[in-house]
Amino acid sequence: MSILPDIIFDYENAKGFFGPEELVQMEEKVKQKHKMLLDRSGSGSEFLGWIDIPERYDREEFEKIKSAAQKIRKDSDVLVVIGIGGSYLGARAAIEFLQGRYPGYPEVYFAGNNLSSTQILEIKQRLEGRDFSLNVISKSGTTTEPAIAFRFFKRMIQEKYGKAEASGRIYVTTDKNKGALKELAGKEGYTTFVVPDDIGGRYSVLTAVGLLPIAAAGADVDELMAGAALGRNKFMEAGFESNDALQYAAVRNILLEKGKNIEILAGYEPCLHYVAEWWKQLFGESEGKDGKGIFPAAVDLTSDLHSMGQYIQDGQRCIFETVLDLSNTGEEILVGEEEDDLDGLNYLAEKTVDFVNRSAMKGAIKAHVDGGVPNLKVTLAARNERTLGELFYFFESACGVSGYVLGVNPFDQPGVEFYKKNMFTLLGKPEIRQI
Ligand SMILES: O=P(O)(O)OC[C@H]1O[C@](O)(CO)[C@@H](O)[C@@H]1O
Repeated sequence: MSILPDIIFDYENAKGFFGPEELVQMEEKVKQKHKMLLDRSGSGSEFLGWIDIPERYDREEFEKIKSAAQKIRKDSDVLVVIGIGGSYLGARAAIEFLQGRYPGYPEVYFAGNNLSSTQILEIKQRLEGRDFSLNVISKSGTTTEPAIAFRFFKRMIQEKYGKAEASGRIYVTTDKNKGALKELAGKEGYTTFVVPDDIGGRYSVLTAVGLLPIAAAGADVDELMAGAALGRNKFMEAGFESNDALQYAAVRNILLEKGKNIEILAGYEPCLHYVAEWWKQLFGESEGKDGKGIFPAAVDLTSDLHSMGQYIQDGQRCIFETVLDLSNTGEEILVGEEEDDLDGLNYLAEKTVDFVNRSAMKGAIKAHVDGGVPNLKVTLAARNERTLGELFYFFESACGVSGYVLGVNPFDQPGVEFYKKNMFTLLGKPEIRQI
């Protein structure tokens, strides 16, 4: 019996939108940019630590992560993860993708990813009477959203447990040597984990940034890293013909040249929602600069076929769609049979809900392609850590190469500073006032 690879990229349903010679031309460019990534000769090369992380991760830190996760599982009903952007999306993607598989483990709440006081209060209410720990994650240590949430929940945990016990329940993931959080952790004796210097936030899911919350939620981080190592092998070593990440990078850039400047990531399982949110930051921050880039959007299907389906089918023809196909959910829920068959569903009796979902997916793909929306597909063999590790690596490597093809530095994010500057001016931040 042949075993399905964990990730398969398929662009059969996009081939009608470009000629073979265009792929040949793009292949050359992609190979060149891939080499640039591997040689570390492109822009942003000081942030390429993610390339080797699945093999060369710090084993000592990894064991420390696993024991901290074990302690959290023993002494906490809830782990509050405080972080924004790349400092929470990878963990949330993994935990929600794998959700439901780990009954009995602490719940994980995410805070500090907005400035909503109602959300802070909701989390506070949900923590009443429950044991909890905090994992505050910020490379800079000074990002406003997580810093405000951390002030709030730090006070709450100290009031509940007293300062000394609270210190044993606060886990800080930040820069190795410097920054506000590092300093505070040293002063208060918090356990610290490292965001490596050479890995940017959106590429950091396979460091302590993602691994501690993921392990605390009960997932197998060894398997996650093993999946990523498979990805490292496949997407960094293989030539174009057998390299799905390079092919994905090539096809999306060809489509962009044809005016398809919006990519919609479409998942047919709710557990993929935050994988798409993570992907949006990865591609949005990496490619959207210098007036360039494909706008990354996402839909949850079939739900959004009843809201965004009209636009995808029939709106401006500037989009292409990438379906995330979780081909084997392993669930066998049957559509029941009813005597009076008022809703006319008896023709589906004894068919699985999965079968209906897959038929909807096939039908929507065909309709969208017929309507002028090229379709790409990334098939995931299973809902497990190994597949997810490979998926993370697939998108990261495709994104690095794709950004270089586009002609941008895929590893910086200067545009993010502009809103911060305006906000700080409005808030009267001291050093801003002096400018
Ligand atoms: O970990 P930090 O420094 O709090 O930054 C969080 C996020 O903010 C950004 O720097 C800008 O939004 C992202 O790149 C990053 O993922």
